[in-house]
Amino acid sequence: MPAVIEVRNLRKTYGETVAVDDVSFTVRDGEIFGILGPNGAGKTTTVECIEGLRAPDGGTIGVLGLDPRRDRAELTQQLGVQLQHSEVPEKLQVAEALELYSSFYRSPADWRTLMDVLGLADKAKTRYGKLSGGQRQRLSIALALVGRPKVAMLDELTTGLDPQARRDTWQLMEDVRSRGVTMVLVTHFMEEAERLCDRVALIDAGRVVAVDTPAGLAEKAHVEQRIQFRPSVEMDLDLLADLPDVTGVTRRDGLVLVTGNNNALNAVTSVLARNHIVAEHLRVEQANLEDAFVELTGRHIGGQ
Ligand SMILES: Nc1ncnc2c1ncn2[C@@H]1O[C@H](COP(=O)(O)OP(=O)(O)OP(=O)(O)O)[C@@H](O)[C@H]1O
Repeated sequence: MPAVIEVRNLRKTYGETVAVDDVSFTVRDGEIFGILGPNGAGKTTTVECIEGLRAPDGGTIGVLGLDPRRDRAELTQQLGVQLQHSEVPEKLQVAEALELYSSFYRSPADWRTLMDVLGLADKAKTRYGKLSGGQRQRLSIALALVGRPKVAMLDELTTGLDPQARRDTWQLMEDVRSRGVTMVLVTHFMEEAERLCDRVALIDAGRVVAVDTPAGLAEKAHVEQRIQFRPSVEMDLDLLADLPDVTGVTRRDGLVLVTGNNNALNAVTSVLARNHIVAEHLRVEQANLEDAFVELTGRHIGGQ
C-alpha cells in the first residue's frame, strides 16, 4: 500500500519545551491510523505539523506527496481537519457553517446529505452555540469531511461524548473509511484505538515507542494472557503446567488460574477437551493496548 503520510524524524520545540523530540511513522492509503499517548506526549503538535499549521524545527513531512508548509494551499483542498470548538463562530447556524465551509473547496460533498448522514438535519437552523457537546462534535466531523478529503485528521474525536454518542461516532468513522478516506485519529482512549485503528503509533514524551496493529502491540509487549475457569472434575494441574505456552498455574477457591502467551488459551482448551474436562465459568483476559503501553514505557496512558 502506498504511503499517504510520511513523517521522518520530526522535532518541534516551544522555547525550552521539547514537544516532539523524534517522531517517525508512515500512514498507508485507506487505513485508520491512531496516535495514542498520554497528555502532553506531543500528539497534537505532531498533527499540527502534518496539517502545515506549525513549522517543524527538524525532520521532514510528506502528505499525499506535498510539503505541508510549502504546498499548504493545495494540501488544504485534500486534507480534512477537525476544527477545535473555539474555531467555529457561536452564532453560525449548522446549515450556514456547512454551506460556508463547503464553499472553500473545489469539489465539495453535498453538505445537505452530510448533514443528514450525521444526524444534524433537524438542527439545520440551530446556532453552533446552542448545540450539545455531541452535536458540536458531529458538526466538527462534518466540517472535516465536507471538502471530500482524501485524508481526514481527527483530534480527540469523541472526547466529551456519552458512551452511546461515542459508539455512533465510531460507526460513522467505519463508514467513512469504507468510502476510502484515510484517517489519522488522535486519542487517549484505548477502547477507541482498539476498535477503530488498523495501526497505532504509541507516543510518549515526544517519541514513538512502537507502531503496530493493536493486537501486534499487545503481543510485542509480551503481556501474558490470563485464563480462569472452574474444572468440571478434579484435575491434575501438571497437565497444564507442562504446556510450553503456559507460564503459571495456580488453584484458588476451586478456580484454576493460568497465565501464558497468546496461544495459551488454545493449548489449555485442547488439553481439557482431550481429558473430557469442561471449563466452567471460563474467563479470559487478553492483553490490551494499555498493558502494552505500560509494558513499553512503565507508565499509564491515562496520565500520572
Ligand atoms: N503553543 C504551545 N506553546 C508552548 N508549549 C506548548 C504549546 N503547545 C503544546 N505545548 C507543550 O508541548 C508538549 C506537547 O503538547 P501536545 O499538545 O502536542 O501534546 P498532546 O499529546 O497532544 O497532549 P494532550 O493529549 O494533552 O492534548 C506539552 O508539554 C505542552 O505543554
